[in-house]
Amino acid sequence: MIQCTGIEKSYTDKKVLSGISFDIPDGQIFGLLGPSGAGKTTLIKILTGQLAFDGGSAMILQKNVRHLTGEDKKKIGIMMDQFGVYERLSCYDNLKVFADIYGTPKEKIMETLKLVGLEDSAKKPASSLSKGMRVRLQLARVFMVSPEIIFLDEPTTGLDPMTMKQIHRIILDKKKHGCTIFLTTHNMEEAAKLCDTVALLNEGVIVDTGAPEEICRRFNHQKKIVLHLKTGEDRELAHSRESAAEISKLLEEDKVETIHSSEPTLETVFLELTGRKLEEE
Ligand SMILES: Nc1ncnc2c1ncn2[C@@H]1O[C@H](COP(=O)(O)OP(=O)(O)OP(=O)(O)O)[C@@H](O)[C@H]1O
Repeated sequence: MIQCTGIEKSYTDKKVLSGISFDIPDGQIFGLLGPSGAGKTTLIKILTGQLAFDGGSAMILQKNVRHLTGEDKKKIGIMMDQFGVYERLSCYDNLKVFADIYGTPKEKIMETLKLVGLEDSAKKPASSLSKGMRVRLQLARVFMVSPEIIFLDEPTTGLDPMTMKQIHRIILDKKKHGCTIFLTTHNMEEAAKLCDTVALLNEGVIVDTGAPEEICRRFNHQKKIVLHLKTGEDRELAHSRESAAEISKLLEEDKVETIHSSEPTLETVFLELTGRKLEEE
């Protein structure tokens, strides 16, 4: 369980996080969504005991994050941009460095490379890896210690859809094995697909939280139905008795190609709540 209550953080005189509270039950994937500068990385640093904060409390592994020991930290995997890879070392040797630090058995190195699909690249220097392979190597490093909780700071930003899918598969596999996963992203489709719960963070404040589909349902004020007709025309109708009659008529006349309800996405909810887009062009 990760639990935080009323977290406050400022850098010098700039307030970055304000009254952050949530509970993440064990075994869930939790997504923190917010645009650049919202405070996502700062919150990860606080929850993993890397950064002091000004107010509130945070618990992880049933312990106050201010009192995490080295042993506790072995149960927490962290993937962040600034934890780079050793460019000149091979993939295998990159992981060996961590195996040596954490006392992980050597057999686990190939096992982990296999898990992330890098077994054929074990001898390649990290400098020769593609962006997607590099992310997988960073993930492999996180898995070297069999963490109970994994923090992933924007694990798929800038990746192509194929590689993104591979990363999603790995994340879901870890969930299946009981890990609790905390991820940050700008990508609402990714969040909707992976996360049990999301929190929408804007300028250091959580503006909404819940299951992605529940949030979208809650913001479905307009309740629209979209018909794509065989003529190529799209017709948008309100949820109403009159629309039911019109839909029924169009169906009887065999004029309908597809029919679906038009619900808001996390992106449109975020825009409605904050006036900002999650992913700024
Ligand atoms: N060490 C620091 N000193 C001063 N200000 C900082 C420091 N680190 C971050 N900030 C500021 O705090 C705010 C939140 O930064 P943070 O990195 O947590 O945002 P983020 O949501 O992770 O953004 P991104 O998606 O771009 O990584 C930003 O305005 C940033 O400029």
